[in-house]
Amino acid sequence: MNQSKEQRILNFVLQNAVRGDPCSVVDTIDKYCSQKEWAMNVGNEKGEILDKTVEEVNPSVALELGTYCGYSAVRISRLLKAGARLLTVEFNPEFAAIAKQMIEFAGVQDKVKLLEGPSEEIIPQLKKKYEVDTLDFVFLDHWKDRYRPDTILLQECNLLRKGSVLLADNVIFPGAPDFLDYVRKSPHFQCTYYPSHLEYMQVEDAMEKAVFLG
Ligand SMILES: Cc1cc(C(=O)N2CCN(C)CC2)sc1-c1cc(O)c2nc[nH]c(=O)c2c1
Ligand SMILES: [Mg+2]
Repeated sequence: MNQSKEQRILNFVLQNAVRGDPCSVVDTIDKYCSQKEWAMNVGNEKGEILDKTVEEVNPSVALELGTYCGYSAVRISRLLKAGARLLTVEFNPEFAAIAKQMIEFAGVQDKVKLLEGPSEEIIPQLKKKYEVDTLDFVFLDHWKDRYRPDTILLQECNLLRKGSVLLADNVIFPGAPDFLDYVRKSPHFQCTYYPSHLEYMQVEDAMEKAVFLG
């Protein structure tokens, strides 16, 4: 049976990256996806914006919506302090299976919990089933049409506290106009716009940071 692109990316990492070295996994995925096959990892340019935000927040509990192959889960978790954890949500079982292997190869499995299912089902379970009090950092990178409803759901579930930071990928391309409109007009968020480019392309894209004000 033909291999998927995601399986080819994982195989390239298993054969070319250094086991237990998250940076080498991130760099190897970027090498493959810039030279051989494009894929929707956040990439290195926007990845540096992600890194700076994670370092600034220094989260104890982080949530990622949209794991895909695990690129940003590895990228985020490599920066987490001892005892901090990342919960990452992926609804596509094939992607989740690839990401699990990617996370384990990178050696960050003790910091990362991969949750398989739709974000709208998992978010309401975070407090009771996954023992979350509030989230310090949320990376939105799943599906543009879910950014706004899931942001509202996070608020309704009391998962945000004063200072919780949301960072959204792709707010320009493919674009999340209703999310931008919602957070920028809401008195509960302080927003910052980071122009960038679509991963591995010269197409304009951007990330939006939205700090919850309580
Ligand atoms: C799937 C896809 C195709 C795109 C595209 O137009 N192009 C890429 C391929 N090249 C060749 C043409 C131009 S952009 C994009 C994409 C990018 C992300 O970062 C995403 N992040 C989260 N969830 C997504 O669904 C998501 C989709
Ligand atoms: Mg993206």
